[in-house]
Amino acid sequence: MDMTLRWFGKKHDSVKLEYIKQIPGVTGVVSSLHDVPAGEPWKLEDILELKKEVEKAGLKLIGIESVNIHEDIKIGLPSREKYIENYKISLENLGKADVHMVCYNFMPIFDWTRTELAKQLEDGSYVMAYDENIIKGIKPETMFERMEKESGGFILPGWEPNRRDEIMDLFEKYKGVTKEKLMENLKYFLDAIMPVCEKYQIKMALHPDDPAWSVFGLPRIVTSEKALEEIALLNDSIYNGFTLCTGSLGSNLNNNLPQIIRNPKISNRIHFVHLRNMKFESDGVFYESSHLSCDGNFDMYEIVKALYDIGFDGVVRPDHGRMIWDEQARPGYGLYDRALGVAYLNGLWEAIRKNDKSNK
Ligand SMILES: O=C(O)[C@@H](O)[C@@H](O)[C@H](O)[C@H](O)CO
Ligand SMILES: [Fe+2]
Repeated sequence: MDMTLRWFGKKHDSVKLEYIKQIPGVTGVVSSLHDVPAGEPWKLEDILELKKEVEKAGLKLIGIESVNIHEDIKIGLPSREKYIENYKISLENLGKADVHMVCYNFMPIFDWTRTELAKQLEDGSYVMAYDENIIKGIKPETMFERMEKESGGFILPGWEPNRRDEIMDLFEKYKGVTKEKLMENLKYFLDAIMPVCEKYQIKMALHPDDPAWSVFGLPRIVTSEKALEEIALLNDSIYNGFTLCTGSLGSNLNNNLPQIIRNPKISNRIHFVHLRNMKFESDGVFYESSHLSCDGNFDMYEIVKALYDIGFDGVVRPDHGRMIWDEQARPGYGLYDRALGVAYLNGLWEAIRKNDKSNK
């Protein structure tokens, strides 16, 4: 199991690689070429430059989060052919650069959605929060103000300010795209890229929708255990896999995370894991707590135990942390609380491993 941290690159991240290297038990990072727009092919030289920068700090570039999917692929427009060909070029170049895990999502228009990026807890730390009642009452374009106001100047995935103008046009294009259509378009995409994934042994790790339900009336399909089972069947290659993100799937308390991990139709397709905890005030109203079980609704021991029991040997990272000790960083991606998360998660893993009787 590779414990990693997400790193947005020196232009987009306040956290230095040298600091990540000093976190005990971290072997590498997952990163991306954030300046390449969705749909454009990734150049081998740019991938190698990123890899070299990471390796210079004594870390491995263990995976990519993400090579984003152009909206035309998700909508299923004829122009998807060009963007799928470009995606295959990106995958080939990643394979040539010896990178073998790609996290991506198939959410229409937006990536994760929150209503507050800096909610203060009574201990003075700041967390990201979501309130479905607020979302129901606002228009997507006003979301841009909210996200931009609280983002601390960082560009948030899917909420890039330059996307505001195209948003309304995209809502038009998504009219008539049902969940079934989106699932069909995902299959079309997977069938097209799998030969490249097989050739270069690239594990695709589809990230669940966050939150795990439709927002602003847009369809969402990666939302539950049943959905993951259905998606695994879209293409039976082992490279058609998942990112098991506890905070995304867990946003719906009906999703039993240890059960999903142990589901034999899913477990061997889990290539990447995001571990974080959440504290619910009511259904659809939550904030992102520290990683500790006692601070949130999830039993992190049971989640990590389930990963251990299925023999998980992929890539793990702590997911969104709180902002603590006056750190100024990208919401969810400060150094300090994610480092605390790594220490806790590695501790759980070691205790489970040493308590494993069959290991004696
Ligand atoms: O919540 C996060 O910050 C990440 O888990 C997602 O933005 C994830 O990187 C994308 O959805 C994957 O494409
Ligand atoms: Fe995640």
